[in-house]
Amino acid sequence: MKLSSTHRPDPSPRSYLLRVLSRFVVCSTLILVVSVALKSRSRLSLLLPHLSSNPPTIMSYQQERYIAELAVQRACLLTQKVFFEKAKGTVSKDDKSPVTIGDFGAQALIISAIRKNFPNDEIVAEEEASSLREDKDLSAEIWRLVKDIKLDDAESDNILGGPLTSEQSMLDIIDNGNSVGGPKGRIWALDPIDGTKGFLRGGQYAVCLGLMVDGDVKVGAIGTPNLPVDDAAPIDASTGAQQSATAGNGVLFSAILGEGATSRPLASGTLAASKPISMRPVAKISDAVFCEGVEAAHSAQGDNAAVAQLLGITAPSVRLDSQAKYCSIARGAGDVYLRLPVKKDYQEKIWDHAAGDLIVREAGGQVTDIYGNRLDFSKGRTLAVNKGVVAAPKAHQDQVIDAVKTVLKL
Ligand SMILES: Nc1ncnc2c1ncn2[C@@H]1O[C@H](COP(=O)(O)O)[C@@H](OP(=O)(O)O)[C@H]1O
Ligand SMILES: [Mg+2]
Ligand SMILES: [Mg+2]
Ligand SMILES: [Mg+2]
Repeated sequence: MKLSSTHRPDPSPRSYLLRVLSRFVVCSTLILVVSVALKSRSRLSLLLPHLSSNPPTIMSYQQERYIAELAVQRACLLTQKVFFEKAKGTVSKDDKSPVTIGDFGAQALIISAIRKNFPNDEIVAEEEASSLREDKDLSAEIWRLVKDIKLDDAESDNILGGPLTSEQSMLDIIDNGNSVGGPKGRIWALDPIDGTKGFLRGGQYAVCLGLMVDGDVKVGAIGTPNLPVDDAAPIDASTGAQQSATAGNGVLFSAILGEGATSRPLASGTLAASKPISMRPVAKISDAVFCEGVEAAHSAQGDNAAVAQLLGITAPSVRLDSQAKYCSIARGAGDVYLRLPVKKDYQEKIWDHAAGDLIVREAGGQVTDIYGNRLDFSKGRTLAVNKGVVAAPKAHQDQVIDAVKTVLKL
Protein backbone atom coordinates (compact mmCIF):
# COMPACT_ATOMS: atom_id res chain seq x y z
CA MET A 1 0.00 0.00 0.00
CA LYS A 2 1.22 3.49 -0.87
CA LEU A 3 1.54 5.88 1.99
CA SER A 4 0.41 9.47 1.72
CA SER A 5 3.06 12.09 2.62
CA THR A 6 1.23 13.03 5.86
CA HIS A 7 0.58 9.57 6.97
CA ARG A 8 3.16 7.99 9.21
CA PRO A 9 3.15 4.42 10.45
CA ASP A 10 2.15 3.94 14.08
CA PRO A 11 5.34 4.30 16.20
CA SER A 12 6.62 1.42 18.17
CA PRO A 13 5.87 1.75 21.90
CA ARG A 14 9.60 2.37 22.57
CA SER A 15 10.07 5.23 20.11
CA TYR A 16 6.75 6.76 21.25
CA LEU A 17 8.00 6.75 24.84
CA LEU A 18 11.30 8.31 23.77
CA ARG A 19 9.50 11.12 21.92
CA VAL A 20 7.26 11.94 24.91
CA LEU A 21 10.27 11.89 27.23
CA SER A 22 12.36 14.22 25.04
CA ARG A 23 9.44 16.68 24.77
CA PHE A 24 9.08 16.64 28.54
CA VAL A 25 12.80 17.38 28.99
CA VAL A 26 12.71 20.28 26.48
CA CYS A 27 9.59 21.79 28.09
CA SER A 28 10.84 21.61 31.66
CA THR A 29 14.25 23.07 30.67
CA LEU A 30 12.43 25.96 29.00
CA ILE A 31 10.28 26.60 32.10
CA LEU A 32 13.38 26.53 34.30
CA VAL A 33 15.30 29.00 32.09
CA VAL A 34 12.36 31.44 31.95
CA SER A 35 11.75 31.38 35.71
CA VAL A 36 15.47 31.89 36.53
CA ALA A 37 15.58 34.81 34.07
CA LEU A 38 12.50 36.42 35.65
CA LYS A 39 13.83 36.00 39.18
CA SER A 40 17.25 37.48 38.45
CA ARG A 41 15.64 40.38 36.55
CA SER A 42 13.49 41.29 39.53
CA ARG A 43 16.49 41.03 41.85
CA LEU A 44 18.55 43.20 39.51
CA SER A 45 15.78 45.72 39.17
CA LEU A 46 16.00 46.45 42.90
CA LEU A 47 19.57 47.56 42.33
CA LEU A 48 19.01 49.10 38.91
CA PRO A 49 15.49 50.52 39.03
CA HIS A 50 15.51 51.62 35.39
CA LEU A 51 15.41 47.92 34.35
CA SER A 52 11.99 47.49 35.86
CA SER A 53 8.81 48.71 34.21
CA ASN A 54 7.29 49.20 37.71
CA PRO A 55 9.39 51.30 40.10
CA PRO A 56 10.64 49.21 43.04
CA THR A 57 8.81 49.78 46.30
CA ILE A 58 11.90 49.16 48.44
CA MET A 59 14.64 51.77 48.19
CA SER A 60 16.42 52.13 51.44
CA TYR A 61 18.64 55.27 51.13
CA GLN A 62 20.82 53.97 53.99
CA GLN A 63 24.02 55.00 52.17
CA GLU A 64 22.65 58.47 51.41
CA ARG A 65 21.69 58.97 55.05
CA TYR A 66 25.11 57.78 56.22
CA ILE A 67 26.99 60.14 53.90
CA ALA A 68 24.64 63.02 54.77
CA GLU A 69 25.16 62.54 58.51
CA LEU A 70 28.92 62.14 58.20
CA ALA A 71 29.21 65.20 55.93
CA VAL A 72 27.08 67.31 58.28
CA GLN A 73 29.12 66.11 61.26
CA ARG A 74 32.38 67.11 59.53
CA ALA A 75 30.96 70.53 58.58
CA CYS A 76 29.94 71.08 62.21
CA LEU A 77 33.62 70.78 63.20
CA LEU A 78 34.21 73.87 61.08
CA THR A 79 31.16 75.83 62.22
CA GLN A 80 32.00 75.15 65.87
CA LYS A 81 35.51 76.57 65.34
CA VAL A 82 34.06 79.73 63.80
CA PHE A 83 31.30 79.98 66.44
CA PHE A 84 33.85 80.64 69.16
CA GLU A 85 35.71 83.28 67.11
CA LYS A 86 34.76 86.89 67.70
CA ALA A 87 35.12 87.96 64.07
CA LYS A 88 33.23 85.48 61.94
CA GLY A 89 34.17 87.10 58.62
CA THR A 90 30.64 88.33 58.13
CA VAL A 91 29.60 89.94 54.85
CA SER A 92 26.22 91.23 53.77
CA LYS A 93 24.50 89.58 50.81
CA ASP A 94 22.47 91.42 48.15
CA ASP A 95 19.29 90.83 50.20
CA LYS A 96 21.13 92.38 53.22
CA SER A 97 21.17 89.04 55.07
CA PRO A 98 24.49 88.00 56.66
CA VAL A 99 26.82 85.22 55.53
CA THR A 100 29.96 84.18 57.42
CA ILE A 101 33.14 82.22 56.76
CA GLY A 102 31.29 79.39 58.55
CA ASP A 103 28.50 79.32 55.93
CA PHE A 104 30.95 79.28 52.98
CA GLY A 105 33.30 76.75 54.58
CA ALA A 106 30.52 74.32 55.59
CA GLN A 107 28.99 74.53 52.10
CA ALA A 108 32.37 73.68 50.48
CA LEU A 109 32.94 70.67 52.75
CA ILE A 110 29.45 69.21 52.32
CA ILE A 111 29.24 69.66 48.54
CA SER A 112 32.67 68.07 48.16
CA ALA A 113 31.43 65.00 50.11
CA ILE A 114 28.29 64.73 47.95
CA ARG A 115 30.34 65.08 44.74
CA LYS A 116 32.66 62.29 45.87
CA ASN A 117 29.86 59.85 46.72
CA PHE A 118 27.04 60.78 44.34
CA PRO A 119 28.71 62.53 41.39
CA ASN A 120 25.57 62.62 39.23
CA ASP A 121 23.30 64.25 41.83
CA GLU A 122 22.34 67.92 41.68
CA ILE A 123 22.63 70.33 44.60
CA VAL A 124 20.51 73.33 45.58
CA ALA A 125 22.59 75.20 48.17
CA GLU A 126 22.07 78.61 49.73
CA GLU A 127 25.46 80.25 49.15
CA GLU A 128 27.51 81.09 46.05
CA ALA A 129 31.13 82.15 45.64
CA SER A 130 30.92 85.33 43.52
CA SER A 131 31.63 87.65 46.47
CA LEU A 132 34.63 85.50 47.46
CA ARG A 133 36.10 85.70 43.98
CA GLU A 134 36.14 89.49 44.43
CA ASP A 135 37.38 89.41 48.02
CA LYS A 136 40.68 87.53 47.95
CA ASP A 137 41.39 88.04 51.66
CA LEU A 138 38.07 86.51 52.71
CA SER A 139 38.53 83.64 50.28
CA ALA A 140 42.03 82.97 51.67
CA GLU A 141 40.68 83.06 55.23
CA ILE A 142 38.02 80.48 54.42
CA TRP A 143 40.57 78.27 52.66
CA ARG A 144 42.87 78.38 55.72
CA LEU A 145 39.96 77.01 57.76
CA VAL A 146 38.59 74.48 55.26
CA LYS A 147 41.89 72.82 54.36
CA ASP A 148 42.52 71.70 57.94
CA ILE A 149 39.07 70.32 58.77
CA LYS A 150 38.94 66.55 58.95
CA LEU A 151 37.15 63.88 60.95
CA ASP A 152 39.26 62.24 63.69
CA ASP A 153 38.68 58.89 62.04
CA ALA A 154 40.79 58.73 58.84
CA GLU A 155 38.63 56.05 57.21
CA SER A 156 35.45 58.13 57.68
CA ASP A 157 37.23 61.22 56.35
CA ASN A 158 38.36 59.27 53.28
CA ILE A 159 34.79 58.17 52.64
CA LEU A 160 33.95 61.88 52.34
CA GLY A 161 36.84 62.31 49.88
CA GLY A 162 39.47 63.65 52.28
CA PRO A 163 40.60 67.27 52.21
CA LEU A 164 39.77 69.69 49.41
CA THR A 165 42.66 70.21 47.00
CA SER A 166 42.99 73.99 46.51
CA GLU A 167 41.43 77.38 47.19
CA GLN A 168 40.32 77.62 43.56
CA SER A 169 38.60 74.21 43.65
CA MET A 170 36.92 75.25 46.93
CA LEU A 171 35.32 78.22 45.16
CA ASP A 172 34.22 76.02 42.24
CA ILE A 173 32.76 73.48 44.68
CA ILE A 174 30.78 76.19 46.50
CA ASP A 175 29.27 77.16 43.12
CA ASN A 176 28.21 73.54 42.52
CA GLY A 177 25.17 74.26 44.65
CA ASN A 178 23.51 76.22 41.85
CA SER A 179 20.93 73.68 40.66
CA VAL A 180 17.56 75.20 39.84
CA GLY A 181 15.82 72.29 41.61
CA GLY A 182 12.54 70.95 40.28
CA PRO A 183 10.33 67.87 40.08
CA LYS A 184 12.74 65.35 38.51
CA GLY A 185 15.80 63.44 39.64
CA ARG A 186 18.01 63.35 42.72
CA ILE A 187 18.58 66.82 44.19
CA TRP A 188 20.19 67.70 47.52
CA ALA A 189 19.02 70.79 49.41
CA LEU A 190 21.79 72.30 51.54
CA ASP A 191 21.73 75.08 54.12
CA PRO A 192 25.33 75.16 55.41
CA ILE A 193 24.33 77.35 58.36
CA ASP A 194 20.64 77.86 58.96
CA GLY A 195 19.95 80.60 61.48
CA THR A 196 23.05 82.63 60.61
CA LYS A 197 21.67 85.42 62.81
CA GLY A 198 21.47 82.97 65.74
CA PHE A 199 25.01 81.81 64.90
CA LEU A 200 26.23 85.42 65.11
CA ARG A 201 24.24 86.14 68.28
CA GLY A 202 25.58 83.07 70.09
CA GLY A 203 22.23 81.19 69.91
CA GLN A 204 20.98 78.15 68.03
CA TYR A 205 21.92 77.32 64.44
CA ALA A 206 21.77 74.18 62.29
CA VAL A 207 23.68 72.56 59.44
CA CYS A 208 20.95 71.09 57.21
CA LEU A 209 21.00 68.64 54.31
CA GLY A 210 18.10 66.89 52.59
CA LEU A 211 17.84 64.61 49.55
CA MET A 212 14.84 64.93 47.27
CA VAL A 213 14.03 62.35 44.63
CA ASP A 214 11.51 63.46 42.03
CA GLY A 215 10.48 66.34 44.29
CA ASP A 216 9.90 64.21 47.38
CA VAL A 217 12.22 64.42 50.42
CA LYS A 218 13.67 60.96 51.10
CA VAL A 219 16.55 61.71 53.49
CA GLY A 220 17.24 64.49 55.98
CA ALA A 221 20.19 65.21 58.29
CA ILE A 222 20.56 68.18 60.64
CA GLY A 223 23.46 69.01 62.95
CA THR A 224 22.62 71.31 65.87
CA PRO A 225 25.88 71.96 67.75
CA ASN A 226 24.18 74.09 70.45
CA LEU A 227 21.18 71.90 71.31
CA PRO A 228 21.61 69.82 74.47
CA VAL A 229 22.20 66.10 73.96
CA ASP A 230 19.66 65.47 76.69
CA ASP A 231 16.20 65.52 75.03
CA ALA A 232 14.60 66.67 78.27
CA ALA A 233 17.03 69.49 79.12
CA PRO A 234 15.10 72.65 79.91
CA ILE A 235 15.00 75.21 77.13
CA ASP A 236 15.39 78.89 77.93
CA ALA A 237 12.16 80.31 76.54
CA SER A 238 13.67 83.66 75.62
CA THR A 239 17.01 82.72 74.03
CA GLY A 240 16.93 79.01 73.25
CA ALA A 241 20.67 79.04 73.97
CA GLN A 242 20.45 76.60 76.85
CA GLN A 243 23.26 74.51 78.22
CA SER A 244 22.68 71.00 79.49
CA ALA A 245 24.42 70.50 82.81
CA THR A 246 24.90 66.78 82.28
CA ALA A 247 25.28 65.46 78.77
CA GLY A 248 26.70 68.51 76.97
CA ASN A 249 25.68 70.00 73.65
CA GLY A 250 25.64 68.91 70.02
CA VAL A 251 23.04 66.65 68.37
CA LEU A 252 22.81 65.05 64.93
CA PHE A 253 19.26 64.32 63.76
CA SER A 254 18.30 62.29 60.71
CA ALA A 255 15.45 60.51 58.98
CA ILE A 256 14.71 58.31 55.99
CA LEU A 257 11.22 58.43 54.48
CA GLY A 258 9.18 55.56 55.91
CA GLU A 259 11.88 54.51 58.38
CA GLY A 260 11.48 56.89 61.30
CA ALA A 261 13.69 59.61 62.75
CA THR A 262 16.74 59.28 64.97
CA SER A 263 19.17 61.40 66.94
CA ARG A 264 22.71 60.86 68.17
CA PRO A 265 25.30 63.04 69.87
CA LEU A 266 27.46 64.98 67.41
CA ALA A 267 30.91 63.39 67.38
CA SER A 268 34.22 64.24 65.72
CA GLY A 269 35.09 60.93 64.04
CA THR A 270 32.78 58.00 63.33
CA LEU A 271 29.07 58.49 63.97
CA ALA A 272 27.96 57.96 67.60
CA ALA A 273 25.21 55.47 68.45
CA SER A 274 21.71 56.62 67.45
CA LYS A 275 18.29 56.25 69.05
CA PRO A 276 14.79 56.67 67.61
CA ILE A 277 12.99 59.92 68.42
CA SER A 278 9.32 60.78 68.38
CA MET A 279 7.01 63.68 69.11
CA ARG A 280 5.51 63.94 72.56
CA PRO A 281 1.94 62.69 72.86
CA VAL A 282 -0.25 65.71 73.62
CA ALA A 283 -3.65 64.90 75.13
CA LYS A 284 -5.16 68.37 74.65
CA ILE A 285 -3.83 71.06 72.33
CA SER A 286 -4.04 73.55 75.21
CA ASP A 287 -1.20 71.56 76.85
CA ALA A 288 1.09 72.13 73.87
CA VAL A 289 4.27 74.22 73.84
CA PHE A 290 4.94 76.41 70.80
CA CYS A 291 8.33 76.88 69.14
CA GLU A 292 8.93 79.94 66.99
CA GLY A 293 11.81 81.92 65.50
CA VAL A 294 13.78 84.55 67.36
CA GLU A 295 13.84 86.96 64.42
CA ALA A 296 10.60 88.95 64.24
CA ALA A 297 11.33 89.68 60.56
CA HIS A 298 11.17 85.95 59.68
CA SER A 299 7.83 85.03 61.26
CA ALA A 300 4.90 87.01 62.64
CA GLN A 301 5.25 86.57 66.39
CA GLY A 302 2.07 88.56 67.11
CA ASP A 303 0.00 86.23 64.91
CA ASN A 304 1.72 83.20 66.48
CA ALA A 305 0.66 84.47 69.93
CA ALA A 306 -2.93 85.00 68.76
CA VAL A 307 -3.08 81.40 67.48
CA ALA A 308 -1.73 80.12 70.79
CA GLN A 309 -4.35 82.13 72.69
CA LEU A 310 -7.16 80.84 70.50
CA LEU A 311 -6.03 77.27 71.22
CA GLY A 312 -5.97 77.94 74.97
CA ILE A 313 -2.18 77.57 75.19
CA THR A 314 -0.78 79.41 78.19
CA ALA A 315 2.86 78.17 78.26
CA PRO A 316 5.24 80.79 76.86
CA SER A 317 6.53 80.00 73.36
CA VAL A 318 10.14 78.82 73.05
CA ARG A 319 12.19 80.93 70.65
CA LEU A 320 14.94 79.21 68.71
CA ASP A 321 16.77 80.17 65.54
CA SER A 322 17.02 77.74 62.62
CA GLN A 323 15.66 74.25 61.94
CA ALA A 324 16.51 73.45 65.56
CA LYS A 325 12.76 74.17 65.92
CA TYR A 326 11.84 71.17 63.75
CA CYS A 327 14.38 69.04 65.63
CA SER A 328 13.10 70.15 69.03
CA ILE A 329 9.47 69.24 68.39
CA ALA A 330 10.57 65.96 66.71
CA ARG A 331 12.16 64.87 70.01
CA GLY A 332 9.37 66.14 72.25
CA ALA A 333 11.04 69.34 73.45
CA GLY A 334 8.08 71.45 72.33
CA ASP A 335 5.07 70.40 70.25
CA VAL A 336 4.08 72.94 67.61
CA TYR A 337 6.25 75.00 65.26
CA LEU A 338 4.58 78.07 63.76
CA ARG A 339 6.16 80.19 61.04
CA LEU A 340 3.43 82.59 60.01
CA PRO A 341 4.38 84.91 57.14
CA VAL A 342 5.51 88.47 57.76
CA LYS A 343 5.69 89.54 54.12
CA LYS A 344 3.04 88.50 51.61
CA ASP A 345 5.51 88.01 48.75
CA TYR A 346 8.28 86.11 50.63
CA GLN A 347 8.89 82.61 49.28
CA GLU A 348 10.37 80.17 51.79
CA LYS A 349 13.60 78.50 50.56
CA ILE A 350 13.67 74.71 50.17
CA TRP A 351 16.98 74.43 52.10
CA ASP A 352 15.31 76.07 55.12
CA HIS A 353 12.78 73.21 55.39
CA ALA A 354 13.60 70.01 53.46
CA ALA A 355 15.43 68.09 56.19
CA GLY A 356 13.29 69.41 59.07
CA ASP A 357 10.01 68.63 57.29
CA LEU A 358 11.01 64.97 56.90
CA ILE A 359 12.41 64.61 60.44
CA VAL A 360 9.17 65.93 61.97
CA ARG A 361 6.92 63.77 59.77
CA GLU A 362 9.00 60.68 60.54
CA ALA A 363 8.74 61.47 64.26
CA GLY A 364 4.94 61.38 64.08
CA GLY A 365 4.15 64.97 63.13
CA GLN A 366 2.54 66.72 60.20
CA VAL A 367 4.06 69.69 58.37
CA THR A 368 1.97 71.97 56.16
CA ASP A 369 1.70 75.58 55.10
CA ILE A 370 -0.88 77.99 56.59
CA TYR A 371 -3.59 76.58 54.30
CA GLY A 372 -2.96 73.00 55.45
CA ASN A 373 -1.17 71.95 52.24
CA ARG A 374 1.96 69.79 52.43
CA LEU A 375 5.20 71.63 51.59
CA ASP A 376 5.95 71.12 47.89
CA PHE A 377 9.68 70.77 47.26
CA SER A 378 9.29 70.21 43.52
CA LYS A 379 8.85 73.84 42.47
CA GLY A 380 12.48 74.92 42.23
CA ARG A 381 14.70 76.65 44.80
CA THR A 382 11.74 78.04 46.75
CA LEU A 383 8.48 76.68 48.17
CA ALA A 384 6.74 78.73 45.50
CA VAL A 385 3.25 77.30 46.08
CA ASN A 386 3.30 77.41 49.90
CA LYS A 387 2.97 80.20 52.46
CA GLY A 388 4.39 79.90 55.98
CA VAL A 389 4.83 76.66 57.95
CA VAL A 390 2.73 74.90 60.57
CA ALA A 391 4.16 71.74 62.17
CA ALA A 392 2.24 69.88 64.87
CA PRO A 393 1.47 66.38 66.16
CA LYS A 394 -0.58 64.65 63.43
CA ALA A 395 -3.65 64.33 65.62
CA HIS A 396 -3.79 68.10 66.29
CA GLN A 397 -2.73 69.51 62.91
CA ASP A 398 -6.28 70.24 61.67
CA GLN A 399 -7.16 72.07 64.88
CA VAL A 400 -4.02 74.22 64.67
CA ILE A 401 -4.68 74.99 60.98
CA ASP A 402 -8.26 76.04 61.81
CA ALA A 403 -6.92 78.47 64.42
CA VAL A 404 -4.30 79.80 61.97
CA LYS A 405 -7.01 80.38 59.35
CA THR A 406 -9.17 82.22 61.88
CA VAL A 407 -6.33 84.48 63.04
CA LEU A 408 -5.07 85.21 59.51
CA LYS A 409 -8.65 85.52 58.17
CA LEU A 410 -7.99 83.00 55.39
N1 LIG B 1 11.14 87.43 55.53
C1 LIG B 1 11.47 86.20 55.82
N2 LIG B 1 10.51 85.30 56.13
C2 LIG B 1 10.81 84.03 56.44
N3 LIG B 1 12.07 83.55 56.44
C3 LIG B 1 13.08 84.39 56.14
C4 LIG B 1 12.85 85.74 55.82
N4 LIG B 1 14.04 86.31 55.57
C5 LIG B 1 14.98 85.36 55.73
N5 LIG B 1 14.42 84.21 56.07
C6 LIG B 1 15.03 82.88 56.31
O1 LIG B 1 14.97 82.59 57.69
C7 LIG B 1 16.01 81.68 57.94
C8 LIG B 1 16.29 81.57 59.40
O2 LIG B 1 15.13 81.08 60.01
P1 LIG B 1 14.83 81.31 61.54
O3 LIG B 1 14.35 82.71 61.68
O4 LIG B 1 13.77 80.30 61.81
O5 LIG B 1 16.08 81.07 62.27
C9 LIG B 1 17.16 82.24 57.15
O6 LIG B 1 18.05 81.22 56.87
P2 LIG B 1 19.65 81.49 56.97
O7 LIG B 1 19.97 81.85 58.36
O8 LIG B 1 20.17 80.18 56.53
O9 LIG B 1 19.92 82.59 56.00
C10 LIG B 1 16.48 82.81 55.90
O10 LIG B 1 16.56 81.97 54.78
MG1 LIG C 1 21.28 83.04 54.81
MG1 LIG D 1 18.42 79.01 56.32
MG1 LIG E 1 21.91 79.57 55.74
